[in-house]
Amino acid sequence: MTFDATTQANIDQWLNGPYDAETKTQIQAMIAAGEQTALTDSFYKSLEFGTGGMRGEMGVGCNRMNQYTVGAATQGFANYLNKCLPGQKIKVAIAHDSRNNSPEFTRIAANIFTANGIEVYLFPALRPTPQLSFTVRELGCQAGLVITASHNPKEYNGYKAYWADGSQVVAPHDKNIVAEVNAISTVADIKFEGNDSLLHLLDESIDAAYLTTIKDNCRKPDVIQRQKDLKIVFSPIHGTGITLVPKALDLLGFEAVTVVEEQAIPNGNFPTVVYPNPEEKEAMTLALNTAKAIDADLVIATDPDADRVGAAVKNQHGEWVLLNGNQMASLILYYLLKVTDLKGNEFVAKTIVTTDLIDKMCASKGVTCYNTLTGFKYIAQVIRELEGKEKFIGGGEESYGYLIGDAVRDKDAVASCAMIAELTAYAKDQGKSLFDFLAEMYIENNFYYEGLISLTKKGKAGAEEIKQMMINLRSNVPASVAGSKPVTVLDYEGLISTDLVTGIQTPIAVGRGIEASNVIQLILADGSKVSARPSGTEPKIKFYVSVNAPLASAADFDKTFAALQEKVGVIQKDLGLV
Ligand SMILES: O=P([O-])(O)O[C@H]1O[C@H](COP(=O)(O)O)[C@@H](O)[C@H](O)[C@H]1O
Ligand SMILES: [Mg+2]
Repeated sequence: MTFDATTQANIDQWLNGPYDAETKTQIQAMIAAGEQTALTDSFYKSLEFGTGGMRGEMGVGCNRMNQYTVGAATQGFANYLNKCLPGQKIKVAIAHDSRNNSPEFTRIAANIFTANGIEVYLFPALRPTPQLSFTVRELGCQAGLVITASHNPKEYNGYKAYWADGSQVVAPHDKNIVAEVNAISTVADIKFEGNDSLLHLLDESIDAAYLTTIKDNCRKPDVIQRQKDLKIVFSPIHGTGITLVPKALDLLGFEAVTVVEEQAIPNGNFPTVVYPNPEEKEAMTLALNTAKAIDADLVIATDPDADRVGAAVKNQHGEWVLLNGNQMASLILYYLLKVTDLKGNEFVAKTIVTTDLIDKMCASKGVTCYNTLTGFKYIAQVIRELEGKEKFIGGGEESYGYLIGDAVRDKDAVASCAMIAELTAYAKDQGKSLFDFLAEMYIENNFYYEGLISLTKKGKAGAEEIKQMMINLRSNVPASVAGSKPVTVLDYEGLISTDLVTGIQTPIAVGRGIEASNVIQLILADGSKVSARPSGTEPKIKFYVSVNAPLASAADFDKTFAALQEKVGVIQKDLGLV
């Protein structure tokens, strides 16, 4: 086997450096078995910070999640905090999800922080990611950490890093932390021996404080009181949602909540699903079966770190249908815009690949809608920049993440479950279902339909292929897509918007959650939109297509939906994606 120089140097370093015997034995076994691709993918680079922190498969190597990469990340994070805040008492809050090795990685990180003189506030057991964001703010910590790979497959783990405002780190802190991590040249520089006198275990009072913020989000307690029998099926999909979602629903007054028993116990092997991701239809199957058995009103399911939530309701034919992230983000904001007493300084935030239906609804209410890069950290950045000037109502993104109010600065599936239950109760109180509510929203604003295609391209070879696909897209803008001419290209890498009709180029403004990023958007003459970007959390390239058309009445729902689905299919075909 031969490797490129970097891969070989990294393998040699791990075989000869001060790493433990088990790690070395595993590397030697891979060499003996001739695992060229696995070795390359494990050693060709170091794990990087992406859209949602650092994420990778667990295993040996500098490009895998293990005690050394978690250790280096934490030592770098600690070095940066100590440099930024010299002489200050620094506090960091840490939580973890239900994944295999999450408690072990958490303990390693806690030890390294305390070894570097930093006070650690640790959740003694698994907790939702949004609760960590809340805790950082509540305890006045300077930083936070969650050991989780969110909804990724079970082989993965990850490292979500937070700053003092409760948001995942953005520039300049993200780059500065990475620089500190890269400056660690040997594992001997990592202080693994903790100082327990700086370790504080969090207790249930922090659960109560967090749940209070969810109660504060509630707009219509009287409606919930009347609809307390709303039948809700909830699944935590073996993750952290079990710790607080049932409590949040109970606190709001919902009395008919059924937890999907087979998925209630946290388990890092996620034994009842292929992927623990509520975006996947398969992951929702057990919850849907439970709902059918008891004739429920609503199904909700959270991902392992409980920042995403999937939902299902019955359509006008009584069939269970899954609502996607664009639909749910729109529904939550439709409701919030309807029931909030608007004073004129409110705003909403969403990502550039999330449905423009939200922009339209905000415009009709005179509410500003900010569009940010993908990553809830950018939505949090807008909230931070506008703190004290404008009031954040809520935000959301197509990948099943939503936030209500600003007590938390990351997407919050616990608060979202409560809000989705509330708006379903609100609809029911008017003799409607959540699906009727969806149709009403489309009748008022147009029926927006979005389709996402994600192509998985793993390892070093896959990363190169994705890079090339983005280059090709930039150099080959099609003359026509689904019979409609592209009129504008937005290239966020060069931060340039090009009017294809006049040829005029204008810069895309930086700030408010926008910076240079490898994303291209194509706007078609008929208002359709295509976006392409490499995922920052998984080895994937993502293509988002958005189309819309008027919806005359609820009776036309199926016809309009079919036409829009067909159109998305044609666009995807014209772009060579299907
Ligand atoms: O994975 P999570 O739920 O932590 O979420 C993170 O990653 C998602 C997918 O990002 P990408 O398209 O780059 O893979 C983003 O939409 C989300 O804003 C971010 O917080
Ligand atoms: Mg998640």
